[in-house]
Amino acid sequence: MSELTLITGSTLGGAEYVGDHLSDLLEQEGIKVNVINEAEPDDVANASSLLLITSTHGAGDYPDNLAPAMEALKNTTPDLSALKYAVIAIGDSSYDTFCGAGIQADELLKSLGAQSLAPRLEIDILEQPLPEEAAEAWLSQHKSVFCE
Ligand SMILES: Cc1cc2nc3c(=O)[nH]c(=O)nc-3n(C[C@H](O)[C@H](O)[C@H](O)COP(=O)(O)O)c2cc1C
Repeated sequence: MSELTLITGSTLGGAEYVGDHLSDLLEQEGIKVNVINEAEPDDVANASSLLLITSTHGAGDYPDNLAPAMEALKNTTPDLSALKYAVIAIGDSSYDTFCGAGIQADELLKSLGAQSLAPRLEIDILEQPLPEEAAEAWLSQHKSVFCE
């Protein structure tokens, strides 16, 4: 795997912090990581492997720095069958739409033909006030798929 594209969707900075943390850990494994905090649709369409880390805002909505790219992908329906991806969703289980953005993103990427590298992680900040710890545990379990 030549380069991993790591896209974050974040309003208050939490998901972005998790992205930076996992990027550091992946780089330590010798994986080149391109962190993008304001994704364009082509950042997804042109990636070969993608780790998408997003919190949820509004009522199950994407954060503002991710919404335009995901809406454009939904509308233009590119063929993403060459893309391998994984999603980390961060949310708050007091909302009915818990982790809605991560769930939507996962379903959208799958519907466009992308291949899932690992099961989606859903982090509940009510139970995990330090989401980077849950993300790190998930990464250590699934790291090998990002090294292939
Ligand atoms: C206005 C607002 C709306 C939110 N809506 C949801 C939601 O619909 N579903 C959910 O799981 N979490 C929701 N959350 C919780 C955030 O996803 C959670 O606080 C997350 O850690 C914020 O991450 P960020 O720092 O990357 O923006 C909401 C938070 C705020 C402030």
